[in-house]
Amino acid sequence: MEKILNPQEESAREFVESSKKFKKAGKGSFYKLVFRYMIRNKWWTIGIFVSVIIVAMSTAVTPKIIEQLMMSVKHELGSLESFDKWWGLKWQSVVYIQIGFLVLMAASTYCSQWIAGMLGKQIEVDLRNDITKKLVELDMSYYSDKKIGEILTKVISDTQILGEQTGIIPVTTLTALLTLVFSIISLATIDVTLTFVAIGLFVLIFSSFGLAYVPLKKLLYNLRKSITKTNGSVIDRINTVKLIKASGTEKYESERFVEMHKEYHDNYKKLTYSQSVMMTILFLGINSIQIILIVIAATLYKDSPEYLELILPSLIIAIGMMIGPIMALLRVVVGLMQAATAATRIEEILEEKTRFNNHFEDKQGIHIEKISGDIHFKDITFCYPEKPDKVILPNFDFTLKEGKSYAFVGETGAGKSTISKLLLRFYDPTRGQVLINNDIDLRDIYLSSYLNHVGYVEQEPSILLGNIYDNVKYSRFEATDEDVVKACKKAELHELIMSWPEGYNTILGERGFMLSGGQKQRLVIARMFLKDPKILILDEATSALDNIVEKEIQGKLDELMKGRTTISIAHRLSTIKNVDQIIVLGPQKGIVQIGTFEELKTTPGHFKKLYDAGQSKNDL
Ligand SMILES: Nc1ncnc2c1ncn2[C@@H]1O[C@H](COP(=O)(O)OP(=O)(O)OP(=O)(O)O)[C@@H](O)[C@H]1O
Repeated sequence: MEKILNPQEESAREFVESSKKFKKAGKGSFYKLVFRYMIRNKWWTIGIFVSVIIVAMSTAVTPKIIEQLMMSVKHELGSLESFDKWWGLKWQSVVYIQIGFLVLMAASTYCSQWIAGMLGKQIEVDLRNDITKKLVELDMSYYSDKKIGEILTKVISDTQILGEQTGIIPVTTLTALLTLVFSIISLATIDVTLTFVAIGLFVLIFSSFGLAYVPLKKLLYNLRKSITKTNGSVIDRINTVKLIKASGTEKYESERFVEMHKEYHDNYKKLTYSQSVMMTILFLGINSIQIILIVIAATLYKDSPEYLELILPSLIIAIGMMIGPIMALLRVVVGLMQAATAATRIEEILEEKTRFNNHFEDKQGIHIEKISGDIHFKDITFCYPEKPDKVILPNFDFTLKEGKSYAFVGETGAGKSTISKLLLRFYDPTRGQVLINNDIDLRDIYLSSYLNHVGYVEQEPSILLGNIYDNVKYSRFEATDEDVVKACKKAELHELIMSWPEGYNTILGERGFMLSGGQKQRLVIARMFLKDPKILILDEATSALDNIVEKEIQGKLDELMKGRTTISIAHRLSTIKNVDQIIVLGPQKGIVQIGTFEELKTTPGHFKKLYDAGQSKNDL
């Protein structure tokens, strides 16, 4: 039996799991991701490289030009006798050269910033497209244990962070590194010894920053995790707002959110504290470099004051120029931590494996142009992959004859809906096959070509954000508006729609809030009339409706069922009186009885018990 953990043990377990995940996924995710997307946008990437090199070079020449300017001015004043590093130019010429470099620097900075901004946005959009593509491709079991809010945070906020940072990080890093390298080269042409001293000091600073990187990244990961958890919970509660309203739990929920945000706030506090301490130490260190170097230069060249006087201005400018890139690099590291955390979480989705191949990508599946023939559930054993130890359907073997109607009944949890999930290929059988068109395994087909012929009506109708046309055409995109109107007339929805001011252009709420249960179901029926599927699955299609509406809807469904292979899953036996065959399932037993309604209601067994239990009798 699974051990029940107390809250401390639970949070310790969560921490260990998140650390493992962090260690596993954290390595190189950002670089890997960015590299992949930069290659995809290679011309922009090349543009960034070129413009950044020009920015860095045109910036780094400044100390050298200042040195030349000093020499030219001194020469003009007559105090420079001879100096082999002097280019021999007039000071005005040196100024023109500097202006030229400034113009070049401005133009290349503009280009690099513009391209980087555009590339970052492009990467954000590419990532979102890839994630949403992945999310719709992932099989149903992925969603069993995920909160929609958590997924949304990853899709929206993590991609945004990554997009922003990919716009900033490569450009800033490259500009800073190249400026640093060129400044060092420039400094080396002025004085080699001091250049080495400066390099030594910078290495010291970077190493201390490197030490703080991993713990900080972990704090950031925990922060993102807590905001994801909070977002997940907010969206979950908004989705179940009816329950909150009906239970009067507004106060409880508000307090719960305050508690959840406390965890987020605490994690943020820890991160900010560590970041502030680290930045303060580094800031102090970097700003001390200039003074340290001047002291070292003064000590080294105390016997050559003229030389010291000549190099000091360039030295001060060179070090000043290096501080900028170094500070930029430090900011990049902080941004990198955020981006790496976001990348880790995005990779968690992108690297998620689908359990089976629906042939959407490889296009190698069999295209189903037409459904004809029987559907055979052949020697099926089924366990949900989420709970592989529990057999839901043992030895299930049954054939659905073309054009006939079937109903699956049985007590709750017997596996009735599981049959429809197998038929829709939400899951593959653990053993055995679902064969269509007499002998084609569902595993071998290009799934959407088959689903084009399957209609699915469930208890909670799915209404999309959009108008009536959008909603009804979701079953057949190429249909015309007239086809939609015809389908709605058949589903007896036309008059209601026409009574709305916007008619068919009325936008339905995100989850169909504007419609009653019966109206929503009629809309789905209109969708089915338009789709005209060969196989129709009615999964408790009327069980959320009251008796009168149920009868009306059932009438429409009966009409819809004509000429199709139909599978009804029903609790209320009144809705399945007319089907050709009823299959009774027992929990973890598979089929326990088969027959017509009239046969089964008089034969001792499961069905008769259900019938006698009254849930049917009252209905009939
Ligand atoms: N995604 C899942 N992961 C693990 N187990 C599941 C999953 N979905 C359903 N089950 C389990 O499979 C069993 C059969 O579920 P199914 O929904 O097919 O039953 P049902 O006969 O349709 O029940 P009901 O009449 O209550 O809708 C149940 O015990 C259920 O808990």
